[in-house]
Amino acid sequence: MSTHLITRDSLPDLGKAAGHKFDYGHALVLSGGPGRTGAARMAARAALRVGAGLVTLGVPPAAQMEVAAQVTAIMIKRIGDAQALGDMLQDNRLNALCAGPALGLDDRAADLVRVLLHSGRNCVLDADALTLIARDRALMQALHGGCVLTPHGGEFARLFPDIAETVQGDAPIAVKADATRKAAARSGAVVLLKGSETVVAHPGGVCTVHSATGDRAAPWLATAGAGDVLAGLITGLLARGLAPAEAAKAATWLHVSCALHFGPGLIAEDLPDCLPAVFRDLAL
Ligand SMILES: NC(=O)C1=CN([C@@H]2O[C@H](COP(=O)(O)OP(=O)(O)OC[C@H]3O[C@@H](n4cnc5c(N)ncnc54)[C@H](O)[C@@H]3O)[C@@H](O)[C@H]2O)[C@@H](O)CC1
Ligand SMILES: Nc1ncnc2c1ncn2[C@@H]1O[C@H](COP(=O)(O)OP(=O)(O)O)[C@@H](O)[C@H]1O
Repeated sequence: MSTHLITRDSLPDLGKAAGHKFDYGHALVLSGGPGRTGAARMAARAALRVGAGLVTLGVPPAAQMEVAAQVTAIMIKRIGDAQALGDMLQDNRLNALCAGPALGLDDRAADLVRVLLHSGRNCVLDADALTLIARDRALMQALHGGCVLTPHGGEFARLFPDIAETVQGDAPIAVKADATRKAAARSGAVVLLKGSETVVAHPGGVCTVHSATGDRAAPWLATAGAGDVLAGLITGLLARGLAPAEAAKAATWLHVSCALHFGPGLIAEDLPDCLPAVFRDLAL
């Protein structure tokens, strides 16, 4: 099966034409507890910058003041438990969900991921959500075609240990692509395997690669939280109505483009604020 490349020419039109904020979707990003809110805040900022009409951070009550002291355009909703999340999801305008960045690995986090998956909404599952899914067969079975899984190599090995055996070390990109395709087919979700070469595979078998090499080399992305920002970019594009695989591919290109725009010295929180310049270069 052939593998395609993610390039500038393969991007959808990301401009905004008319309409009001609800025409661009409402993303919900779940935060971890006190002292662990930074990752979700970066994801939420990325979702807003990439053009979601509204972004809300779902915070455990104990973390509300910490988050409120740090965000302005992003909204906050207290989500104490799975019941509260279920109540919030009664609002069908929440059309893109993100769970994982510093969410934690406790029972509350697992319950939130369960509710999110059973809602059937488009969602991004990253970081701790992936570890929880790897531990719980029922969560793995609840994955669906609206899910985008964004593992790094370690998380991929937890989720798909048998498939991961082929991609140890510096495996050729064709091997990595084949493994990602198998993971997508098995899980029924879109799988984005991160790295300097990032692979996006659709459960139907279509597979796409972005190579951050040559004039797209972005080694400064090897920094804590860069993946949390990628999760937020995908979530924001889902909110805007892109299909899961399209959102994953466009976010991958934008993520590297932001890193290239900033250059050396980049830290993760710089990435979302590079989007306006990247969008200007795209003549949006
Ligand atoms: N500012 C923040 O609040 C940040 C919070 N973070 C959170 O910290 C928690 C732990 O995330 P981690 O990913 O560090 O921890 P994990 O323990 O889940 O995964 C890291 C482990 O996987 C191994 N590994 C194998 N291949 C890897 C690869 N290609 N890339 C990275 N690791 C690989 C590493 O050696 C390491 O042992 C998550 O909840 C995450 O969201 C991080 O995202 C960093 C930034
Ligand atoms: N050397 C590199 N070149 C290009 N991209 C990289 C490089 N190292 C990491 N990245 C990208 O940065 C992000 C790191 O994500 P991740 O490993 O989940 O980190 P974190 O958990 O700290 O957010 C991924 O999108 C990955 O593709």
